[in-house]
Amino acid sequence: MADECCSLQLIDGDGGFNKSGLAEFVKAVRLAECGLSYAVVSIMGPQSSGKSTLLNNLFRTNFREMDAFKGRSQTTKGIWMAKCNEIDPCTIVMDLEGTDGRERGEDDTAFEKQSALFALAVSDIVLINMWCHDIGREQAANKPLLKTVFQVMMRLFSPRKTTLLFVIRDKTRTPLENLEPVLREDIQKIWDSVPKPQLHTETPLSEFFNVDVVALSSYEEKEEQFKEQVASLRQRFFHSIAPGGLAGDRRGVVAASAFALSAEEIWKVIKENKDLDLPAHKVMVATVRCEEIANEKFVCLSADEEWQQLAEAVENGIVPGFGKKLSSILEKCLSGYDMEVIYFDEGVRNAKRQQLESKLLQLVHPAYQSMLGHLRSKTLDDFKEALDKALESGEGFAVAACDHTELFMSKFDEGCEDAVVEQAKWDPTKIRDKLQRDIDAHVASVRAAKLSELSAQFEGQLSKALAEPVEALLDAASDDTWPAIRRLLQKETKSAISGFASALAAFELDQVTVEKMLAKLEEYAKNVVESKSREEAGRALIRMKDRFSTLFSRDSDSMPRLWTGKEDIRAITKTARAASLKLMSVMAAIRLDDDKDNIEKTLSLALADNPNPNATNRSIQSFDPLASSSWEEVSPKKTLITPVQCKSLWRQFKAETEYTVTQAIAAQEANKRNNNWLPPPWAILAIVILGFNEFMTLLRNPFYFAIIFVAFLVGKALWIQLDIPGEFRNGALPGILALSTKFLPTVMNLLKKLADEGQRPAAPEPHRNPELAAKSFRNGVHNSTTSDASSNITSSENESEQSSPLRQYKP
Ligand SMILES: Nc1nc2c(ncn2[C@@H]2O[C@H](COP(=O)(O)OP(=O)(O)OP(=O)(O)O)[C@@H](O)[C@H]2O)c(=O)[nH]1
Repeated sequence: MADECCSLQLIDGDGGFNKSGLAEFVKAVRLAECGLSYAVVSIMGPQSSGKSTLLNNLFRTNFREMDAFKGRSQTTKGIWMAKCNEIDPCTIVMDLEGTDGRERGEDDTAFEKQSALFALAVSDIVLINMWCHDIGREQAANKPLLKTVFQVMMRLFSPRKTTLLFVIRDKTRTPLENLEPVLREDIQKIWDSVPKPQLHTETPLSEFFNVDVVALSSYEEKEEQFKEQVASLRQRFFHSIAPGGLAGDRRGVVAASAFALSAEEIWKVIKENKDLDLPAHKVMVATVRCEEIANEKFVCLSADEEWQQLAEAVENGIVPGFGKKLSSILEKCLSGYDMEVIYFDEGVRNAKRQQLESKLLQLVHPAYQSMLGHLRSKTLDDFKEALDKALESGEGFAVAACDHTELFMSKFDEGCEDAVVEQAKWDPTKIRDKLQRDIDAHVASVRAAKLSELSAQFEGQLSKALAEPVEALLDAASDDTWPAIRRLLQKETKSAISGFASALAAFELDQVTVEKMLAKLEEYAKNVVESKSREEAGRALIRMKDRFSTLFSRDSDSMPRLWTGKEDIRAITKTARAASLKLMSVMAAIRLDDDKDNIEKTLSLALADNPNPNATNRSIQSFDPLASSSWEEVSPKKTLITPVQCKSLWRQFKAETEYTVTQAIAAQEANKRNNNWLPPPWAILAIVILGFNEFMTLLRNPFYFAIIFVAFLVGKALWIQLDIPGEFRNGALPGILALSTKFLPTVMNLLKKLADEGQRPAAPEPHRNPELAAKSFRNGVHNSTTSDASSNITSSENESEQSSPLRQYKP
């Protein structure tokens, strides 16, 4: 074969099928593009009967012909194939190995049978090449062949209406009109002699075949005529598949794209000697081809650039018009499939289309899911942002949440509409439900946060409104303390609850929840008071001592007391202790319910200074009302200081205030002592009587009097300057020593002052003025020149103040 591309040995002499050669051939002649517009022609006949010569002349092919000078021998082995040149439609021709060749002998009958069957199964037109002189002959070379053809046709095939074109070679002078009836008679005889299945006993030959006859002159002897006749015959192959054409009646044509597969499968079945059911074969071919095409289309779409870009884009975010884009990509792929499979069995191609469609949808489904995922998360984010803004702008929570939920769910639905893929019936309900759940959860969490914010705000307001006033009220503990606290609690709670209730209205909560929250706030207010009371009870000892100190050390005008000796320290102490006891009784329990209790009575009975002298010795008391850890009629929850703690607290209080009282008594004694410097009255009387003469002398002599007066002044000045009473306060010896060291500098200083003052106009000396000295004392200025007893009291008070660390008491 000169042209490898356009002709090939399809089946070799041993029955091997040239699959790759056929694939290349199909590609080279672009057979697959022909759809159903192609025809297949085969030639059968005795060996060396000029078949190849005829085909080459008829179709301008280049099948190998026998060299006429070498004698008759087998040239064509197996089956050869070539494309007919310049014939429309595309026509493929097959040259079969001759049937009665000497080389193969009887054993080759099987191959002859198989190749005949193959030619009949594949071809639309079968040329039966025969010698003219064989017509009407009993032992004609092609009789067995025809018999075989008819047998296998009957047994294996459904009618295909193959055209059997008998080509009579080396025609004689006998006209064809006379030969043809004889030939048809021969054919009919063979047809009749073939055993038929029940179904086809009455079926005429014409049902299976179109029989046509043509006669050609001898190629060797009348070449010119031969060529003319062949040229005329060639014309019949143009438009052979059109109605009325040579193969116009053909049935069950396989699409050109499946020709290779079909031929291979038919040959396989024939070789295996299995039943060759053409309709089933057609379905099989259609199945295989449709599947191949579907796979090709699937691979094609997987690698499609547009699809890959879309898939990549949807990975990163929302793609507007996703549904339309994806639908068009899928549509392109499916319509490509439809175009290619149009000539295959409808049932098969539809089934394979469905498979392809579902495979494609499976491929693109993750992209759709991803699209909906982005849509869901974006909608949720947008919803959160919009809700926050709406709440910031003061919109009511419930209304804002409801409106925004509706708005964003409908936005999501719009997005889903945009993502709808025409070919798929994907349901976005699951993702929609998830979005709804997410939105609901967000609304719930924002609601909880806002409510807790609101609660915290009102709780903060309540704490502020209650804590400090309660502290102040407890600090000024009196009979009205707890009623005042109750009034305060009621007022503040009422105002907070009304504010809270109106704020809660925006949340449209159910009545039960609202009531619960209001009750919680009310409870909180109570807790604030209770915890503040507990805190204050922890400082009861300090408060008691403060109160004691205030009442004890200051008079009714809040002025510091001067323990001059006239004060009734016992009465003052008693009053101060009673006030402290009162404070303790107020702080002993929480009294928010207006329940009466006898704490104060019990405490005053047990702890107050008993005026009855018979009861002063408490150690012999038979019953101690404070020997208990709870108060009567007061629940432990409301107890701030238990009776036992009260007792211990009182003991500590008394111990810590004892010193102040002692100091006050000592100060009073010292003051009394200091103010009592005059000699006894009898001594004064003796001085007056005995010193009368001296006194008179002095009065009579003013000079003496002046000297005495100056001496008095100097003495008084030295007395004050040297602070003689002060120096002797610590004993006589330290006083003498101190005075001895101070005496000379003081005298010098005094003289200097006198000299200075002698040069200046006279001015009053503030420190000599007792009123001014007292004033400077009250202002806390310690003046060393004053030496009265009040300094002792002040210092004792200071000591009491400095002992504050001892006052920390925790019951
Ligand atoms: N008498 C006669 N001989 C012919 C005719 N055509 C071809 N031949 C000769 O027959 C011989 C065989 O020709 P091929 O064309 O090779 O025959 P074939 O049938 O293809 O042979 P195989 O392929 O071997 O079966 C050649 O020598 C041809 O010259 C014809 O019309 N009449």
